[in-house]
Amino acid sequence: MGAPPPRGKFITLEGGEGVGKSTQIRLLGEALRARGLDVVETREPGGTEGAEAIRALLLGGAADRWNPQAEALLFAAARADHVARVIRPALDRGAWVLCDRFIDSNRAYQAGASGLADDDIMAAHRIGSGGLMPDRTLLLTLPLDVAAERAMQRDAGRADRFGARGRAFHEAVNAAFMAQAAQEPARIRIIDATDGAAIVSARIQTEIEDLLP
Ligand SMILES: Nc1ncnc2c1ncn2[C@@H]1O[C@H](COP(=O)(O)OP(=O)(O)O)[C@@H](O)[C@H]1O
Ligand SMILES: Cc1cn([C@H]2C[C@H](O)[C@@H](COP(=O)(O)OP(=O)(O)O)O2)c(=O)[nH]c1=O
Repeated sequence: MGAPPPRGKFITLEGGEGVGKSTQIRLLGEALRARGLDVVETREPGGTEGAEAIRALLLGGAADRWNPQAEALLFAAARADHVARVIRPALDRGAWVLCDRFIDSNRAYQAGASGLADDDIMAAHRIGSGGLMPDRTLLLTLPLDVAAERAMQRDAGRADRFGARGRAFHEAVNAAFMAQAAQEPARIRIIDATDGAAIVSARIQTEIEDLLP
C-alpha cells in the first residue's frame, strides 16, 4: 500500500451577515480548482442532511425560540455531524475544504454576543467535533451599515432569527470576532471587504498562499 495522501487544508470564512462570505467562498473555490486542487465548498450551520434540519430549527421561528445555551448546543450538534460526515473525510482524502462559518461564529455569536463562556463553547466543540480547528480563517470586515444594506438587498428585506437582532448584538459579534483575531493572528487574518469582490478575493488568496502545495 502507498502512503496516504497528505491531509487537505481546512479554510473558513467568518464575519457578520452580508459581508460577502458566500461570494468569496465561490471565488476562492474557482481559484483553487484552477490550480487542479480537489475543493469542497460547504457552510454552517448545515452541510449534511441532519445539520440542514438543525439549521431550519435554528434560523426559523420566534426570536426567543431558544435560550443561548440550547442554541449553542444545537450549533455544536450540527457541526459534529458536518465534521464527521463531510469535513474530516474530505480532508483525509486530501481535499481543500472551504467552509462558510465554523467554530469562530459559535464563539462570536453565542459567547461574545450572547454571554456564554468561551471555554464552554470550546468544550462542546471538543466533545462534538474533536476540537477540529481550521488551518486558516479569513475574517471579512465591513461597516455594519454596509453589510446590513448588502444583506437586505440579497434577502429582499427578510431577516432570519439572527439578522433580526438589534445593532448592539451585531456590534458585539464584530467586537468578538476582532478580539479572536487579535488572540490568534497566525490563523485568523483580517480582510477588508469594502472593495469589489475581485479585489477582496485577491486579498484572500494572498493570505492563504503559504498553504498551497
Ligand atoms: N465585494 C462586494 N461588493 C458589493 N457587493 C457584494 C460584494 N460581495 C458580495 N456582495 C453582495 O452582497 C450580498 C451579500 O453577500 P454574501 O456573499 O451573500 O454575504 P454573506 O455570505 O457574508 O452573508 C450579496 O447580494 C452579494 O452579491
Ligand atoms: C455557525 C454559526 C452561525 N451562527 C449564526 C450566524 C448567522 O446569523 C446564522 C447563519 O445564517 P447564514 O444565513 O448562513 O449567515 P449569513 O447571513 O452570514 O450568510 O447563524 C451562530 O450564531 N453560531 C454559529 O456557530
